[in-house]
Amino acid sequence: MSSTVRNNDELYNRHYNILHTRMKQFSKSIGATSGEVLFLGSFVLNFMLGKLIHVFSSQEAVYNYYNDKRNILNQFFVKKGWAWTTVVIVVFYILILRSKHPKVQSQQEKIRLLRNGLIKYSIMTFWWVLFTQWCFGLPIMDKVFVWTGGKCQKVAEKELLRHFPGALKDKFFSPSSDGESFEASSITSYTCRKLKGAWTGGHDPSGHVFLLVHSSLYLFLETSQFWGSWPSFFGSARNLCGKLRRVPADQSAEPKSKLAQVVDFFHGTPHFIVFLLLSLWWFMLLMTNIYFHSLAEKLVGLLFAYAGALLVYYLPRYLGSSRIST
Ligand SMILES: CCCCCCCCCCCCCCCC(=O)SCCNC(=O)CCNC(=O)[C@H](O)C(C)(C)COP(=O)(O)O
Ligand SMILES: Nc1ncnc2c1ncn2[C@@H]1O[C@H](COP(=O)(O)O)[C@@H](OP(=O)(O)O)[C@H]1O
Repeated sequence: MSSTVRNNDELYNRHYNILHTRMKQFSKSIGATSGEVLFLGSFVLNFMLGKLIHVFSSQEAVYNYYNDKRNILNQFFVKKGWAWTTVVIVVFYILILRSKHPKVQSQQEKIRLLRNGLIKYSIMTFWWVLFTQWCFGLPIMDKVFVWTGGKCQKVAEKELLRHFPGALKDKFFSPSSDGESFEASSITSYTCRKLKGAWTGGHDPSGHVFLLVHSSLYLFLETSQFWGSWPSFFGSARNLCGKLRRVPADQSAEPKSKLAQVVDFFHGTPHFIVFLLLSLWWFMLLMTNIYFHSLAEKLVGLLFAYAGALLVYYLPRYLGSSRIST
C-alpha cells in the first residue's frame, strides 16, 4: 500500500472517530441513541434536499405527477396517514407477540408491552387530533393561521347556503368587501376547502409535514426497542428473494407456496412492514418539501411533530420516569 493511501486512510479514520465521539456525546446529552439522532436529523436533511431540488431543477422536472394533490399516494395514503400508521403498528405488535421475541416471553411482559403501547398510542393520537383535527374548537394548525390574520375568503353564496342553511350562515360568515362573496375566521381549513373558499392571509403550518414526521417518529421510536441489526434485516430480505426465485430441486415434494414464504418472512422480520411505510412517508415528505408551502410553514409543522415525540418518548427518559417507558 502506498504511503499516500495509508495517510488518507488514517485521516479518514481519525475524522470518522471524531465524528463518532461527537455524535455519542451529543446523543447522550439529549438522552437519545445515535440511531435516534440520525433518524430525527433525517427530516432536516429531507428539508434541505427538498429545497435544493426545488431551486436547482428545471420547471419541467419540478412540476410533475407528485405535484398534483390528487395523486394516489397523497389521496389514498397521506390523507389517511394516521389510519395507515395505526394499521402498521397493530400488525407490528401482533407479529412481535407471535414471534417469541426475547423481550416478550412471559404473559406479564406481554401485558406490560400492550399497556405501555396503548398509552403511547393514545397520547400520540391525541396530539395528532389536537394539531390537525380539533383542539377545543379549531385544530392548532388552523388556530395559528387565524391568529396570524388568515381567513377563509371568496366563499360563494350558493356554496354557503348549501352547507350552512339559515342562521348558521350569519353566525360564522360576513360579507366580503367585494360585496360578492363571504368570509369567515372561525371555520376549519377542512370546511373552507369543502366550501371552495380561499384559505389565505395567515401563516398556514403544514399539516402534511406534521403528519408525516409525527407518524414516522412514532413508528420508529415505538419499534426500535425490538430492532436487531441491518445485516440480519437485509439477510432475511435477500433470503426471501432467493427462495421466491428458486425452482425446487425435488418437484415431487410438497413445496411451500410463495405466499406461505412471504408470510413466514413477515413473521420473522416484523420491522419490514414498518420500513415500507417509513420509506413512503420519507418520500412523500420530500415531495411536500419540494412543491408545497413556505419554508417557515413547513418548519412549524416539523417543530410541532418533534414536540409530540419529545413529550412522549424523551421527557419520561429525561425525568427518569419508567411509568410509560418499556
Ligand atoms: C400496543 C398497540 C398500540 C396500538 C393500539 C391501536 C388501537 C387500535 C384501535 C383502533 C381504533 C381505530 C382508530 C383509527 C384511528 C384513525 O386513525 S381514524 C382517522 C384516520 N384519518 C386520518 O388518518 C387522516 C389523516 N389526515 C390528516 O390528518 C390531514 O388530512 C392532513 C394530512 C394533516 C392534511 O391536512 P389538510 O388540511 O388536508 O391539508
Ligand atoms: N406530498 C404531497 N403530495 C401531494 N399533495 C400534497 C403533498 N403535500 C402537501 N400536499 C397538498 O398541499 C396542500 C397543503 O398541504 P398541508 O397544508 O397539509 O401541508 C394540500 O392540498 P389540499 O388541502 O387541497 O388537499 C395537500 O394535499
